[in-house]
Amino acid sequence: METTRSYSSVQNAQGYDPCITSGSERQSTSAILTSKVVSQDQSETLPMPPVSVGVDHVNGQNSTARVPHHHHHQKPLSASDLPPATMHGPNLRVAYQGVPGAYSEAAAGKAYPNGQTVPCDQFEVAFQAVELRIADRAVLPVENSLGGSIHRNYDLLLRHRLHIVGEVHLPVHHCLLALPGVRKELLTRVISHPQGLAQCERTLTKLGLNISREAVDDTAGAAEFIAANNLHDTAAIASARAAEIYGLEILEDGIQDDVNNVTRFVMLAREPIVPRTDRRFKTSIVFAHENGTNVLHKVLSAFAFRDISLTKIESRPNHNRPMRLVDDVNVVGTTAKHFEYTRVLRTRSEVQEFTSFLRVLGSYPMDMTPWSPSSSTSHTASS
Ligand SMILES: O=C(O)C(=O)C[C@]1(C(=O)O)C=C[C@@H](O)C=C1
Repeated sequence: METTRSYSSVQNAQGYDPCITSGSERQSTSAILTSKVVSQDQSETLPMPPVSVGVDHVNGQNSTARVPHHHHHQKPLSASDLPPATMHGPNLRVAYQGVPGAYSEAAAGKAYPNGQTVPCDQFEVAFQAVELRIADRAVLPVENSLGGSIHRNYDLLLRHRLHIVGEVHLPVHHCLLALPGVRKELLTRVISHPQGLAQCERTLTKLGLNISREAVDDTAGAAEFIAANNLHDTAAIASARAAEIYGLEILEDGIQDDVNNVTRFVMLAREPIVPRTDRRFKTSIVFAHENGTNVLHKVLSAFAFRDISLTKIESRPNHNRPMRLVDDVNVVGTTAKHFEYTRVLRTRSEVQEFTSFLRVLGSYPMDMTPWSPSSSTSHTASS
């Protein structure tokens, strides 16, 4: 995957650099989406198919005269008939939080192998990059097999209007990195992303590294910081790729406490996708409800009555309006496949009746690779 320069603010992001495919390309995506409706209407109501005025002018001809009669009833080629070039392939720009070598970059590469990664210094910026059409997708870590949900990122999902269009599970293999020649005994500090520190805490202690821990924005950023400041007393917890990029040495390999350390990332886009029926889709829903009305029971029943599996339900205290997050699975069975999505839609409208707020974050194909061997059954478990 290619990498473009990092975005550090919205202002920067708006003044994007020329190596990134221009915003006008992205505008055409919106044109594709809107013109789909408009052009269909036009083909039925307008007396004439659209003709390029520029060409007519050059030829000195009247556009009506140039249009062969049989074209009047032909549906004009619209942007929606063209392949959505910006949706796939090498031009897809994928924003992530961090610098090259971050796990989020690896997740972006796993999700979109031919895409072009766009590093952003904050998650907020990654969201805005997609909203402002500087990027086409964003990847966001939402859950770790060891530490559970990353609530801050779910809050971001709620504050923004992007849709979840996919998920990837990334095995996270941490290394302890330091400048070449540095010995462990000389270290006074370990720096990393808070998740990186949390995922290696026990191993660090076992290695005798009872030294100070400091949190930074991302794992690879920690490696970059050590290299940029020539810090001989500091180690970073980051990927082997970060060691390579920033010229650090791997002091310890595989220092995550759990050998099956996996982080779940979601892919975000401006437009939602409609679930297909030939594979398993997951739908993530967030809702809030007033206290004391037995709402949770009713909501869970709405899923249970329709045999919809829940992979996860989580409660978030939000003053007196508890927030719940639900991932349900649209099971593809051998019969009545196409009713599955309708079933989810019906459940949604029923749940809406009991709740004060409901948002469907997205329906997306499930990543069927194991979450972690110890919890691999959670995909199909009903709760
Ligand atoms: O700092 C990084 O490299 C990230 O991509 C972030 C992140 C996270 O937020 O959980 C991603 C995967 C690992 O769990 C550790 C850190």
